[in-house]
Amino acid sequence: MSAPNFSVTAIVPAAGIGSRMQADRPKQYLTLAQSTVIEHTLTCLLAEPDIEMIIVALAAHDRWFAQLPLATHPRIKTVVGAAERANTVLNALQEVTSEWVLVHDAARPCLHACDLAAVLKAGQQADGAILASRVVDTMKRGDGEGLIAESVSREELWHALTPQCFATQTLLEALSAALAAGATITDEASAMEWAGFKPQLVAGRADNIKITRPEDLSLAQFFLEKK
Ligand SMILES: Nc1ccn([C@@H]2O[C@H](COP(=O)(O)OP(=O)(O)OP(=O)(O)O)[C@@H](O)[C@H]2O)c(=O)n1
Ligand SMILES: C[C@](O)(CO)[C@H](O)COP(=O)(O)O
Repeated sequence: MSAPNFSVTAIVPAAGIGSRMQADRPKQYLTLAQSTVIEHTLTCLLAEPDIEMIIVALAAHDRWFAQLPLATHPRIKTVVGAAERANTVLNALQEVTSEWVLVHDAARPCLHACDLAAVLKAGQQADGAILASRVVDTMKRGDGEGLIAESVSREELWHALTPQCFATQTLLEALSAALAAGATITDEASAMEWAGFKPQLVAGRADNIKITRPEDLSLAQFFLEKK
């Protein structure tokens, strides 16, 4: 008997303004490798057959997404996001009907299919899973005045990436409760941890960068040309 094919919905947070990018439009709509950042991201998710639907969460007055050819794709729908990423994800979660959900930043266009498949497989269990990459640099904590306060052990220190994959209802309940309690939630795993779960770390490629600052664009261009 073949393994059950659990249904999965992807949520793509794309409601940010990209202030750190200092561009003339939100960074997810900047041109990258003959397309836009978000189209690279969506194309990777659409190529995964286990993802039955993609919910793209947009800013209320987004005027760019509707101009994209992918905007009318039958496996893509949109919802309105919110001022904070966690609330954007919560808005999208209300529309998810599948048992499992995978959240992937629009601003991470360099995701490889093998990493997507790995986190999808690992995430379909109680505590879920996230893609992550081990820290390889020596880590310092600043004192807030530009001086080193301390070195931080990089033993078992990881960069949390996306996609992050969880049971839909579990994530919805954890995220709602964490936000209501005023917890600082910067990724979905933070909410699951707040609720007492221990998501699995899935070692992923370090080139799955989040496009954040201007210099990230040329790096992403290089990575996509090598993909
Ligand atoms: N209120 C928000 C904030 C962010 N995001 C999305 O979450 C991802 C990661 O967030 P980040 O890199 O911080 O994007 P921005 O918030 O746009 O960037 P900045 O902080 O520089 O303004 C991006 O795809 C962004 O569009 C979102 O959907 N809703
Ligand atoms: C979700 C995330 O990409 C994991 O590293 C990151 O937390 C997003 O943070 P941001 O400040 O919203 O970019």
